[in-house]
Amino acid sequence: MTGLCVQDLSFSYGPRQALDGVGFSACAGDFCALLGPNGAGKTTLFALMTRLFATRSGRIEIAGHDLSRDRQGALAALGVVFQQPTLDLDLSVRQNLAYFLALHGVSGRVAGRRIDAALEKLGMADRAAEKVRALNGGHRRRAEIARALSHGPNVLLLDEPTVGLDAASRASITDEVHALARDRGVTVLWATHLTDEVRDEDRLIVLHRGRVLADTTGAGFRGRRSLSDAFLDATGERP
Ligand SMILES: Nc1ncnc2c1ncn2[C@@H]1O[C@H](COP(=O)(O)OP(=O)(O)OP(=O)(O)O)[C@@H](O)[C@H]1O
Repeated sequence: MTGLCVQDLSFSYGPRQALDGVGFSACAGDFCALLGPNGAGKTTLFALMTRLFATRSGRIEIAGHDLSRDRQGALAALGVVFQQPTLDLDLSVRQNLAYFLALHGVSGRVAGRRIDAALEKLGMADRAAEKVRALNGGHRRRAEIARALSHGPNVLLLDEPTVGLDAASRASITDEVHALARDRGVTVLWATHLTDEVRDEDRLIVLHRGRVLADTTGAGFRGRRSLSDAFLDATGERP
């Protein structure tokens, strides 16, 4: 399978269980929203998928590579945008991407072509030479997404990528990442606690207190209600 498959994943921080038997899968070209309130376990799930933490129970497969058995193959097929920005502010956009690609063993002309293509996809070609420090929050996020795509991953993980952005930047980045899934067949897992980022046609995984409450689509989950009402009803967190 070229997408993502998570099976029966559990994880605890000492006595605190953060994930409890989490399982879902996503195919090539799926835009899959992972919706959960604070503390649902989204970041823990990402830490396991990126091998920041070792999986103690359960299985993760990325583009057909089992993360425990073939870590290199799995991680090579993965692009990640973490919740906290990780660009070097004193390097240019291009230098940030070049440094990242060098870590993936890609340099020279091949790296140059990949950087150009990734920046083009995110509408950032004309900002390549600028220092990241000079960019606004929306453009920094785009640069991070371009960097995460530059090595050609099959699966792209984004952990609350629109936090702190204004409404226009949120909307355009959400649109662009949908286009990456639809037009380029990237499997996207988009973690968020914002119901207005989930579209009716999106795959939707609702995570709450470490468990999958629903695995459906935006439309299937909300029925005739707003997604926000459906989410508050399902999580029981309506005031
Ligand atoms: N380092 C840690 N030590 C102990 N407990 C932790 C640690 N990190 C997370 N937790 C707990 O694990 C649970 C899941 O947290 P996690 O950060 O994965 O959720 P989240 O959905 O990403 O939340 P947020 O949206 O606030 O980032 C929470 O109960 C949290 O308090």
